[in-house]
Amino acid sequence: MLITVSGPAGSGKSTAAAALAEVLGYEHVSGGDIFRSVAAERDLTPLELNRLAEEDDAIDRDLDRRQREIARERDGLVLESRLAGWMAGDYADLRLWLDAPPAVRAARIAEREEKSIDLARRETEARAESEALRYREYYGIDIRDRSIYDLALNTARLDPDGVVGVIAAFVEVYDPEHDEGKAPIEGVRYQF
Ligand SMILES: Nc1ncnc2c1ncn2[C@@H]1O[C@H](COP(=O)(O)OP(=O)(O)O)[C@@H](O)[C@H]1O
Ligand SMILES: Nc1ccn([C@@H]2O[C@H](COP(=O)(O)OP(=O)(O)O)[C@@H](O)[C@H]2O)c(=O)n1
Repeated sequence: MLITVSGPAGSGKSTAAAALAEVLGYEHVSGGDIFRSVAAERDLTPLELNRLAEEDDAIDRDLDRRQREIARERDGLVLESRLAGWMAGDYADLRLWLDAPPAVRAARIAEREEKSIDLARRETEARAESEALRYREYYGIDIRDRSIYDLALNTARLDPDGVVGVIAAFVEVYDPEHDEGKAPIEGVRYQF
């Protein structure tokens, strides 16, 4: 199976995707890891690559093309990134969305990146706004549209073990024989 895990920064995607892959014996491919390897290939820090992406659409398109290729070619995989669900599209068996209130996400990022909560919140909001505009312009994706997801979870309500417990249970009870169909993904331009 191919399972995608998406959500905003600080929602707990990486944590949950890594643990889910471990439970299922699947591989875990992280958009954040791809992003950091592209940065390293170009001799940039991830922050520098992020800034560059606002001016150079080739960066987003390269990242997203890689994700779509991985989704097309591979199986037994948890693919995790902001756009994993959109990029995998119908190649994904299950598409999951993790979220948490902005204040919770900011506090987590502040802790993870050793910065103030206020700075983390401002940076995360600015990045999210910039990303939302880019995804709409490049691909016609409305990142606020949650209709494509099979399960959405507020990770603020559970600890990491609780989150993985819920999503692993969902994957385990999923039975293709009783599947009445995926939510359609329409109007996306996969142009890289
Ligand atoms: N359910 C949770 N409850 C509390 N803290 C969490 C939870 N999930 C993740 N975290 C912590 O929050 C931070 C952000 O999680 P991470 O998985 O890096 O998010 P993302 O990949 O979505 O940016 C990490 O420091 C992680 O340890
Ligand atoms: N065009 C892009 C740019 C970034 N991304 C994702 O944005 C995230 C940036 O990495 P990150 O480790 O900072 O993740 P977050 O904490 O911002 O979620 C990754 O999940 C990337 O895959 C994407 O999916 N498509």
